[in-house]
Amino acid sequence: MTGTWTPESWRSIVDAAIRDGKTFESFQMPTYPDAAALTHTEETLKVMPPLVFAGEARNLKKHLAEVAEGRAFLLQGGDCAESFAEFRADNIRDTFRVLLQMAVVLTFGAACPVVKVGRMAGQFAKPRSAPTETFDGVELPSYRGDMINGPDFTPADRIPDPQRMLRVYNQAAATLNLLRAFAEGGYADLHKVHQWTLGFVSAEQSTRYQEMADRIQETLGFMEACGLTGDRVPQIRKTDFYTSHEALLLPYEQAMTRVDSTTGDWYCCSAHLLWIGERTRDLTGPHVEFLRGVGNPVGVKVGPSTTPETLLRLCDALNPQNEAGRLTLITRMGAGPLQEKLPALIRAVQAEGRKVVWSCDPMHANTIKVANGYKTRSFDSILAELKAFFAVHRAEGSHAGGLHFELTGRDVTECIGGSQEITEARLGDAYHTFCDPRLNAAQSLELAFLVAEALKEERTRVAALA
Ligand SMILES: O=C[C@H](O)[C@H](O)COP(=O)(O)O
Ligand SMILES: C=C(OP(=O)(O)O)C(=O)O
Repeated sequence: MTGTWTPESWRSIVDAAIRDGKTFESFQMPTYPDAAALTHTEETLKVMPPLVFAGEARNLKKHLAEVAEGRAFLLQGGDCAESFAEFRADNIRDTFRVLLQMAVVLTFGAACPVVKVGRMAGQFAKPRSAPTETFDGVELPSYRGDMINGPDFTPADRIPDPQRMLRVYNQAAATLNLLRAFAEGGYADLHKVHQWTLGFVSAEQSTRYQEMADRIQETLGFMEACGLTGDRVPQIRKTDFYTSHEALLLPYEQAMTRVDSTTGDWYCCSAHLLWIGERTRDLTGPHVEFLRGVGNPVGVKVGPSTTPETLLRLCDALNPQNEAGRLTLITRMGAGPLQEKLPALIRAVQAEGRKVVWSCDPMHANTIKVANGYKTRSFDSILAELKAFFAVHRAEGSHAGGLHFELTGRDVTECIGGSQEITEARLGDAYHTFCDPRLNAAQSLELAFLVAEALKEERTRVAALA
C-alpha cells in the first residue's frame, strides 16, 4: 500500500480483481444490476452535506489517544444492523440511554473517563459468511443490510438497489440529529441519572443502578456546594457522543468523503469512526486501501487467524505516523483462542512501540445456532471473553482499553442467559434483530457492572505501581 491514495484508489484493486475473475461480492460488496442508477446515486451523495465534521472526528481521535495512553476507556455499541423498519425515535433513545447508563456505571464504578461511540447512524451494511441462502429449496442472494438489499426472502427484495444509500443517508442524518439533541440538549444531564432507568431491568440491576444514582446525586450536591456547577463544568450537563459503522460499502463511503477546509485532509464524513471488518481486513484489499487515506479514527477487527506480522502490517498501513487515537484494534476471538493468540499480538505491538487502542468485541466469535434455528450468543461466553481480555492485558502490562457490543435498549430476547435467565425456548418471544443477536438493555447493564469491577481493579493496580 504505497501508491498514491485518492478517494477512489480502492477501485483499481477491485477492477484488477474483476479482471482476474473475481466480483464485487468477493469483497462483500454487491454488483448493482443498474450501473447508471449507481452512478446517479453516487453523484447525488457527493453534493449532500457531510453528516459529521472533520473537527469532530479529530476530537474523537484526541479522546481515543487518552484511551491508547491508558487514561480512558472506550464504550462502543449499538445495533448489529440498523434497519428502515425499526427507524423510530424511541429505539434511538433507548439505545442511547443504555449506552449512557453503561458509561455512567463504568465512569463512576471505575473512576475512569469513558469515550462513548454508537454503532448508530450508519450501521446498515453487513458482510455475510455465504453469498446466498436457501429456504425450502429456494436459493436467493443473502441479505446484506438495508443499505444494499431487503430482508424479505423474495427475489425482488434481494436485488441490490443503490437508492437505498440515499435512504440510509437521510435516516443517518435524522438519527444523528436526535443523538446530538440528546447528548447536548439536557437528556444526558447527570442530574437526570435517576430518570434513565429502564422499566424492564431486573430488580437486582435496578437496585444496583438506583444505589449508584443516589451516590452520583450526592456527589453532584457536594460539587455544587463547592461551586462546581453545570455552568462551570459542562460535562455535568452534556456529553460527547460519537457515531461509527463498518466501512463496507465503499461506493457510499467514497461519496461521503470530503476535503476538510481547515487542514486540507480527506475525511469520510459518514461517521466519526469507521472500522474494517474481519472479513475485509486483507492488507492488499480495497477496504484497507480506502481507510488508510482518510483522517478519521479507524478500527480494524482482529480475529483469531491474525498473526503478529499481519497485525503490524495493518498498523503500518492504517497508522503510518503511529498517532495515538488513530487506530483501534478490536479483538474478536472467543475466550479460548483469545487466551492463546492475544499475548503474542500484544507483545508484537509493544515491541514496536505501536500506539493503539485495544478493544474487545465479545460478540462475533460467540455466535451459535441452536436447535430451534435461532442464531444466538450466550451471556456466559460473552462474559468469559471479556474476562479473558482483561486477564491477558493485565498479564502483558497493557491497557484493556474498550468494549464493542452489539446491543439494543429494547427488551429483546436474542442472547441467552444473564440475570433474566433467557433460555433457548424463549428466544422467539422478542427476536427482532435483522442479522446477529444483540444484548438487551438488562444484559448490557449487567455486563457494565461486571466490567466496572475489572476496570477498577486495573486502575487500582496501575495507581499502586506509579
Ligand atoms: O455481524 C456480522 C456478520 O455480518 C454476521 O455475523 C454474518 O452472519 P452470517 O454468518 O449469518 O452471514
Ligand atoms: C461484521 C461484524 O463483525 P466482524 O467483522 O468482527 O465479523 C460487525 O461488527 O458487524
